[in-house]
Amino acid sequence: MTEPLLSITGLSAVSDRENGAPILRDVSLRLERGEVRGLVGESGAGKSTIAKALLGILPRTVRVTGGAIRFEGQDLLTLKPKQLSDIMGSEISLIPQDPQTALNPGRRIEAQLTDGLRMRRGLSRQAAHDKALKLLEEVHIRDPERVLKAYPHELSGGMRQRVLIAAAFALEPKLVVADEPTTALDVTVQKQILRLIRGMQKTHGTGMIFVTHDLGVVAQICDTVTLLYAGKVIEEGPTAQVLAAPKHAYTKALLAAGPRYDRPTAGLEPVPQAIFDQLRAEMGIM
Ligand SMILES: Nc1ncnc2c1ncn2[C@@H]1O[C@H](COP(=O)(O)OP(=O)(O)OP(=O)(O)O)[C@@H](O)[C@H]1O
Repeated sequence: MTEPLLSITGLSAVSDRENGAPILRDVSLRLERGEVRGLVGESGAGKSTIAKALLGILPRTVRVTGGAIRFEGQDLLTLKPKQLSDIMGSEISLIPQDPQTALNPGRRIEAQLTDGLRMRRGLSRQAAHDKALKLLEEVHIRDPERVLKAYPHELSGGMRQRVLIAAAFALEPKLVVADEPTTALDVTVQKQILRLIRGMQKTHGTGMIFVTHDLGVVAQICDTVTLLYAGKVIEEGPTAQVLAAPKHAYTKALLAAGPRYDRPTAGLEPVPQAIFDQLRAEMGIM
């Protein structure tokens, strides 16, 4: 088998904040080049911990107790800080959750979009400016010359998120980690942004890990999905297959629960307690 873009094997981690409570339990997943994999689960499932591990920003209070995260064959967990910082932002980038705080409020958009292009890709000022303009056009920003001169506070939330998407793809990374990138936006903007992310991902052929708690979002954007509960993989596979014929009772119950952005008026059927009891029994955590 050829080497996947990303392969997480047997990743386990505990929380030193909570007396060594397990956060990730033997998590494995693969991501091929150009594939979008949804990482889905309720709050506390461990999605953000996996995303942070991929970005090399695990908090000190999270301790990895086993496993590997191979990116193009290199285990990110064993790299030296310098090797890691060469990869981060360059080969692996992030579309963050909150467009309000992710941009530096004191710098114009142009500086924020071109720094990496100039310093890490060696582009001249003019070439970086041209590339930034092209990126803003790609994310459908009107009047990109004006936006390049703007400060973040002069832009709407949706515009800022478009800028951050442009920034995430600017250096042509091989892997983009999207961490609930539409949670902070209202529903109509959410749909446009999801479509945009998918479009950018396809055009650039980028692999993507898409963190969300929303199976409706998974249905719209992900080729494959890994469903987590309490740090354990409960189900995984091609999205169409998992959504049409879920194997696990928990997945079925989640599909029946809502609301989801794509059907906000559907009736709510909370996941029954018996299913959580069954899951926890299977995992040996009562
Ligand atoms: N900084 C930290 N130090 C130690 N433990 C942490 C830290 N952050 C989170 N945890 C623990 O890790 C577990 C998983 O949290 P994580 O944030 O990865 O879940 P999540 O699925 O991303 O949830 P959410 O959707 O709420 O972000 C939780 O039990 C949490 O208490």
